[in-house]
Amino acid sequence: MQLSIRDLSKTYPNGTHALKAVSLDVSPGMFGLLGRNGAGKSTLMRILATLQEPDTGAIALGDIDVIRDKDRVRETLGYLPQSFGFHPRVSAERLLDHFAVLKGLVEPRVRRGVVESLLRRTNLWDVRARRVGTFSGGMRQRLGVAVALLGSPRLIIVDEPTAGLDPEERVRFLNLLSEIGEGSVVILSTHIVEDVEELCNRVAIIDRGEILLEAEPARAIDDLRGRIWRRSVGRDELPALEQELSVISTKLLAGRTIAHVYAESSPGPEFDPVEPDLKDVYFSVMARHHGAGAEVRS
Ligand SMILES: Nc1ncnc2c1ncn2[C@@H]1O[C@H](COP(=O)(O)OP(=O)(O)OP(=O)(O)O)[C@@H](O)[C@H]1O
Repeated sequence: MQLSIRDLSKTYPNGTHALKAVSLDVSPGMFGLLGRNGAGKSTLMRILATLQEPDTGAIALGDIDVIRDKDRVRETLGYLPQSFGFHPRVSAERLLDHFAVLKGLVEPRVRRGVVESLLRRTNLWDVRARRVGTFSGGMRQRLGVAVALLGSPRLIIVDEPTAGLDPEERVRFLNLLSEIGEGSVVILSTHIVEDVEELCNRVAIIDRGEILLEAEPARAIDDLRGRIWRRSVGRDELPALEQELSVISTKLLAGRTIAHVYAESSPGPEFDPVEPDLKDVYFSVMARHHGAGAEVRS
């Protein structure tokens, strides 16, 4: 099943142009939608989840017209929104059972089986009787995934899932996501480059409502090889460097600033070549789009 998004635009009543003619083709597997806060990710996710209308454009999920035929989409959609509230006094098992009824799993024996298998997959079986209000952030996110997976959805949308998780919970959560990727279209929206780098076989970079790049992460990284250079500079030297070269990102390391520069060949003896990663892809795409001096601090 293929998801095809064509020329999707959305302007909010206050004039914010949140999506500008967005077109994407998404195949089964993990697709990463990467962009900073306010880029338009949630707007796109909410439209795909049939919670919001675009102004113009078309979306097809297989033979389903997503904008016109919302009921059919909802039958096959799993959505983990950016923030969600669960009733804190209910146990994980009862809560999942409740959502399973809403998903149409009315036959008790079948439902019990589905609930058990999802609690096991999300590693919540041992805590199934605990009240959700006592859960950690990571456990709540995994319960959110269990809810999203009810009804074996073919389109799964996960909006900013790892924000606020500690490193251990984050790894466990990403492992869970990578297991559910097979066979379904899974869209992971995030501002965390590492989430995409570790999980996704396709990535799109969105900024100010526009898709700036759509690629296979490994391919995009390969294309940058030999073009990223690094130099340590004092804070007062940075403006001159930015004037002269394409500085794509800067970060502080032990009191010094490490600048990453995009250049077709070595900018000088004081620069070291860098083995690029997806962060360099992201920052160079952003810098190219926004022009010189618009480097992003990591
Ligand atoms: N209901 C709304 N009314 C007006 N403007 C909105 C509304 N929702 C979002 N926006 C604006 O639209 C733009 C895109 O927002 P969106 O939430 O889609 O971005 P995002 O990439 O998901 O960022 P974040 O992670 O911060 O939610 C932003 O400028 C935001 O301020």
